Amino acid sequence: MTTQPEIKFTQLFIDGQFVDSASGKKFAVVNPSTGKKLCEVAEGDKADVDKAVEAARRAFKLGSTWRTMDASNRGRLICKLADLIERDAEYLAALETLNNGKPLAEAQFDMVCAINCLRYYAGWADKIHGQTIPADGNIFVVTRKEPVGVVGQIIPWNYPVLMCTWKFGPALAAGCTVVLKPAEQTPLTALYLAQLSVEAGFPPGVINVINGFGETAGVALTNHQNVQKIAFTGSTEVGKIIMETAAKSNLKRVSLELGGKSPIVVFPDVDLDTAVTTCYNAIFANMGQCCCAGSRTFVHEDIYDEFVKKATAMAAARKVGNPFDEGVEQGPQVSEEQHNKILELLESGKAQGASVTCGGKKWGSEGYFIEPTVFADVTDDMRIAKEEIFGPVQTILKFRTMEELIERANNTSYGLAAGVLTNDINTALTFAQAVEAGSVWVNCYDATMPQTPFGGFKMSGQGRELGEEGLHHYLEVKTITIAIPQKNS
Ligand SMILES: NC(=O)C1=CN([C@@H]2O[C@H](COP(=O)(O)OP(=O)(O)OC[C@H]3O[C@@H](n4cnc5c(N)ncnc54)[C@H](O)[C@@H]3O)[C@@H](O)[C@H]2O)C=CC1
Ligand SMILES: O=C(O)C(=O)C[C@H](O)[C@H](O)CO
Repeated sequence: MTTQPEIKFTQLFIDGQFVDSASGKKFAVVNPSTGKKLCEVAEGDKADVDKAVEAARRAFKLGSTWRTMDASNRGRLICKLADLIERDAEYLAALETLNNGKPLAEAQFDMVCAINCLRYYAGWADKIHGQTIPADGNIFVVTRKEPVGVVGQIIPWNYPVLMCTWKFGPALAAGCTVVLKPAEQTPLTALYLAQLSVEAGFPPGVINVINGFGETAGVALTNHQNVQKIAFTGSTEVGKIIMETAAKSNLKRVSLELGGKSPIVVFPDVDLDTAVTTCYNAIFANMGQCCCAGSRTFVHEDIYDEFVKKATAMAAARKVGNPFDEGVEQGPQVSEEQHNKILELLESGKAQGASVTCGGKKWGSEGYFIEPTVFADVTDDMRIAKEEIFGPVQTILKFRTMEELIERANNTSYGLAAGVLTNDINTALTFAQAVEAGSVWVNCYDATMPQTPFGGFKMSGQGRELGEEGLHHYLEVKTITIAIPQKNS
């Protein structure tokens, strides 16, 4: 694969076809490795969202090809889409790396995770069962789980293909039709997936993709009277806006996967090198652009100094550079905006008294690269210990007792994930049961599988994605009660 894959699709995808935006407007897509324009893509806004929602409504009408399709055939279509992603994985990974900046090896792994997610939900399509209920009285009661209808799906830029499949999988398995808005920074792979949906055989209108900005296309989707549900992954700030807009429009259902400031805690009974590696991967993966990144590293005082020394050495050895180059472990941040946000937070850490043991600055002369950075002597009051940095920045805090640790780990408005490293089962379970987080990983981190529900407590979100729970938001439970002459148990 050449390092510059061909960019094949740059329009909007509505009703099974690629079209220009109604306004004719376009916007630039940037290569984060160079800061230079890659291409222009069609800029969708309200008029285009209206067209896409109308197409999705037609595809969802009673009697349509999609609505009369056997559930097992829906499953086969989802499987076919997974197979086509697998066939084109090398190209898709290269396109993802070009547009997002993540190292090619990480992009290739994302493709495997995306394929697995779709295959998991394909299996659910004809297994979404209702119940018969032995209710009181001369009645026969059954429940049906029916697709909620046209859903809007708004995704971020950190895992573009993976987030597409986390959204498409459950929605399509449930029988919904979708209008997906990729992040304006990274639309290219979502558009390629749209083309694959045609090749897979999805009826027109089942899947629609509208590139555009949050304040225009995103709001149009969230506000739309004919959209019955929004699934969103992104910032907590926007999550609040979406929830408010959804309520004020038509009280549409909302599921939110938002920000985090997840603790990963290290007890003194572990193998130190293993712990340092686990914590390193928990924060530096994907340039730190991960909602569940282990962004507060709590280390017991007995091993703190040795841990900092080893963590610093590991971060200093991290290979930064062209994400297409063999062996590169860290590419650029996704945008100038993210890059500058992180640099500002790095300066705040220095100003507030944290010790920079590694990195702390911009890397290189072009693109949006940040040096892998380690802060020691971090205290809970510092901005780098409270705010989501979303960058390759490890903050290491010291703790003494379990009680103090639980109090401090939970002292955040977020609650997405947590990690605990210990060889003592009581220590692990005491922390796991006390920490306010939707995912807790013991002696591992970000072991996020298609089968395992993922989502946040508190202001890290609403609802869960993945697993059986990930289907629930795309279904309505209907209770059908039938009068009968006589009850027989
Ligand atoms: N939970 C996660 O995985 C992510 C968290 N973040 C956090 O958010 C911070 C800001 O990053 P952004 O890219 O600005 O995230 P964002 O939340 O603004 O953007 C995410 C998606 O929401 C859309 N959007 C923005 N405003 C909207 C609105 N009013 N209505 C509907 N859709 C809207 C965007 O177009 C994009 O598709 C990051 O620094 C990070 O801390 C960002 C991306 C992913
Ligand atoms: O960062 C996000 O948006 C996530 O949803 C989490 C990642 O997808 C997950 O950790 C990948 O392993």
